[in-house]
Amino acid sequence: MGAGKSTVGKLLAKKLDRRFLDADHVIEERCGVKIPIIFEMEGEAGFRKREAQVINELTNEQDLILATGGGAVLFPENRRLLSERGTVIYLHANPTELWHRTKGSEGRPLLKNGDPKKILENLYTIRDPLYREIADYVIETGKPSVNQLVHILITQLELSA
Ligand SMILES: Nc1ncnc2c1ncn2[C@@H]1O[C@H](COP(=O)(O)OP(=O)(O)OP(=O)(O)O)[C@@H](O)[C@H]1O
Ligand SMILES: O=C(O)C1=C[C@@H](O)[C@@H](O)[C@H](O)C1
Ligand SMILES: [Mg+2]
Repeated sequence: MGAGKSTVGKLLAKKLDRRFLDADHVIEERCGVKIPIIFEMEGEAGFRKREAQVINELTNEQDLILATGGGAVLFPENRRLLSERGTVIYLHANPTELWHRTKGSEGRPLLKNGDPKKILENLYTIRDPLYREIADYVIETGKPSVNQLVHILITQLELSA
């Protein structure tokens, strides 16, 4: 959460002239409300069901750059679909960086119930191995700017094309 999937994904798609979708935004559009409201009304479980449906649909699309929500890797079926149907890029950041990047943001309900830094550390411990399990590329995002990351990604993707 907060590693830069939405920001870097959108810019990467622009540079590569590809279609870009953000799973969180697709869910919000379909529901007509923002993610915190979905969490309030349906809980995390309800949100995850919607997320799994969107991942299933969008991983069928060709030539799409998809930014997932931060927790999409939690479901084994999501991991299977992302891994089998796509090229998976894990934008890695350590919990302190994630904390800086998510500080003050309103749209992340999981950070509301306690100390955000501790929550991010716990999420990181659970999720880092799951991202690594399916990643075709692990990209370190601590130092590079968003624009530099786009350049790094294009170079990596070209090298392995
Ligand atoms: N490499 C970077 N260096 C500095 N700031 C960054 C970097 N990447 C992203 N950011 C900033 O961090 C914040 C979070 O980024 P973003 O919303 O793209 O994360 P995300 O991975 O999509 O999060 P989520 O999992 O919640 O959807 C944004 O303000 C963005 O500008
Ligand atoms: O890391 C997470 O579990 C989440 C990240 C966001 O992208 C949203 O999908 C939602 O706030 C949950
Ligand atoms: Mg995002």
